[in-house]
Amino acid sequence: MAADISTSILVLGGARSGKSRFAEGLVVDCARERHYVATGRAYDDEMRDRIRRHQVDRGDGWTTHEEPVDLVGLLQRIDDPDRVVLVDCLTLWVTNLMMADEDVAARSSELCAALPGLRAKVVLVSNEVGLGIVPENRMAREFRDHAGRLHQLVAQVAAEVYFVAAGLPLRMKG
Ligand SMILES: Nc1nc2c(ncn2[C@@H]2O[C@H](COP(=O)(O)OP(=O)(O)OP(=O)(O)O)[C@@H](O)[C@H]2O)c(=O)[nH]1
Repeated sequence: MAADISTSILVLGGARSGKSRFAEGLVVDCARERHYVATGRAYDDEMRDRIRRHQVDRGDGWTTHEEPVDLVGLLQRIDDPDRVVLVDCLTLWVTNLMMADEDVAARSSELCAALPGLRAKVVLVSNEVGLGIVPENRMAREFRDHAGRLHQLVAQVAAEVYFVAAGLPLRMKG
């Protein structure tokens, strides 16, 4: 695929690595109108509580959009050069695409084709899920493979890529 570089930033990390907090810091430093795109859905009380805590931690000054599947369409609809958009997170998006029987490879290519054309600055957060042992379950293996391929594609078009572990960001590109 053509690697036209966008102004997007990809932030990878494990669970509770501090990746979301680091990504929010990048957005706040940006001094543009802040938009938050949540791909996650609240399935239970624990997730509802966690989402509420995230909303309180973010504070005022953000416009929140909740879009589990049509991420590309939403990014295009809210695109504006005065905005910075935080997408949290790509792995939940992949999960939602799989649950909706969508073609994950096609949707991933669409996202990477769209990013260089967006005038908003976009910061994308995702879980690095490929570092552990091979999952026994076929669906989990497919998910891990989709996520790994998507990360490679997004990293190609992103201007900057970070890996966060133990709250510390490692700059990998840009
Ligand atoms: N629906 C919805 N989801 C939200 C909102 N704010 C945050 N989230 C979700 O909360 C998830 C992140 O929460 P956690 O699981 O606590 O964080 P984490 O990414 O594992 O941990 P860190 O690596 O420390 O960031 C993201 O995937 C978001 O989709 C919101 O306003 N609405």
